[in-house]
Amino acid sequence: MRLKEEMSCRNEDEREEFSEQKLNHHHQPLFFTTPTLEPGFPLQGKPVVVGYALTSKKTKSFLQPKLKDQARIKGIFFVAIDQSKPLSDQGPFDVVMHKLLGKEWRQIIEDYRQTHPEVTVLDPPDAIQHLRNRQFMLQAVADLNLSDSYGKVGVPRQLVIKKDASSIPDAVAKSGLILPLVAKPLIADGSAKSHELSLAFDQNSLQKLEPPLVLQEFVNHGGVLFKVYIVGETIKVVRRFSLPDDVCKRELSKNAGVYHVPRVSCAAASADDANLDPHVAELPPRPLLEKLAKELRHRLGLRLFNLDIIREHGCGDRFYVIDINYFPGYGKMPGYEHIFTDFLLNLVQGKYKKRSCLLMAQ
Ligand SMILES: Nc1ncnc2c1ncn2[C@@H]1O[C@H](COP(=O)(O)OP(=O)(O)OP(=O)(O)O)[C@@H](O)[C@H]1O
Ligand SMILES: O=P(O)(O)O[C@H]1[C@H](OP(=O)(O)O)[C@@H](OP(=O)(O)O)[C@@H](O)[C@@H](O)[C@@H]1OP(=O)(O)O
Ligand SMILES: [Mg+2]
Ligand SMILES: [Mg+2]
Repeated sequence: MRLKEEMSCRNEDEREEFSEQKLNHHHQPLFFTTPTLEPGFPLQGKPVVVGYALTSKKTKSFLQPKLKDQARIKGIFFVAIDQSKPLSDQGPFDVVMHKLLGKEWRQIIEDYRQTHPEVTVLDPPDAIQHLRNRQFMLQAVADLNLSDSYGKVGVPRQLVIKKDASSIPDAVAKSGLILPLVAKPLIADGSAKSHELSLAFDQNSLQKLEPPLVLQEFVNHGGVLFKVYIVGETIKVVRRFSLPDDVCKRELSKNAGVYHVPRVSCAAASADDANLDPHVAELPPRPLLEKLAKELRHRLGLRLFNLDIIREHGCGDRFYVIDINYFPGYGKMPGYEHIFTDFLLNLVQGKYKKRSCLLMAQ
């Protein structure tokens, strides 16, 4: 594609930035091929072009200046995908990253994957969709049933209620689930509503809940949660504040029934500097997380996600995965600009290597 056409795919800001970056690189035309490798342009002088289709909120939190700066140094260019135009008419891209809702978008991205096998699409829409239903979200962790000398990883016992709130007390009694229960909307589609969780402390309050939902046993964990961010083969763990173990006692003394859970653990404030009980604060063992992440990458078929993990209070090595999020808030992950740009480079370089091996074998 000629430079003029290429530029027409970009919005005003990006066009400016793109030409600026290009000019800084020896005033060469965009997709030229040089025989030597240049430090900023890793693939025989070609830049790595990453198309992205993200909400404006996500674009803002993810595409921070520090990421763009690091990308520029490494010869990576982020280009906004224009949803009003056919995807195949845009690019050419080396990588496409996306997190958008809707059946229509899923179809577009699936068609694009089929017709553009040379492009790395992060990630397959069906695999992302699987995480959008809390009935299935944690299934891979349960199936894995990870247990080794470093600890055990499971999921809280849970029950799915599709409809009819009046049936909940009976269903809970039959299931043997122990109160308090965390009620989570069944569909985790990223809407504000899908993050509205509540705690039910007594049998009576169960019928006040609004199906469809998942009822999960509350696991005491000392008020600390571990966010395990996964970017390809790299994992990074941060500590966050969570619900305190005595939340039930505190709230019960005020009002019996349903307590609406605030989004404590999503706040960027890390629990790293807090004066915490070392047994609670200690990060999960690295080898256990490595194994878990490796398995889940395969089983989920995803490369960009995070896990919310808690350690059962008083049971040193018993861990629970309570939530898995696709393309989470990487902007809050320390050093994400380096991790992400290296990941993108490795992806593309790996693909080129594979291609040249195939050519040489012919
Ligand atoms: N089974 C559980 N036991 C104890 N605490 C829990 C449990 N499930 C959830 N929590 C608490 O509620 C918070 C929100 O739950 P969860 O992570 O499932 O919701 P979410 O809306 O999907 O969150 P996110 O913003 O990470 O997507 C957790 O971070 C944790 O503090
Ligand atoms: O808002 P942030 O960027 O911080 O990211 C949050 C992200 O929101 P966004 O995708 O709209 O950005 C959420 O996605 P949806 O469930 O709403 O789809 C979910 O993944 C949270 O867990 C993320 O927070 P983190 O777990 O990383 O702290
Ligand atoms: Mg969560
Ligand atoms: Mg979530």
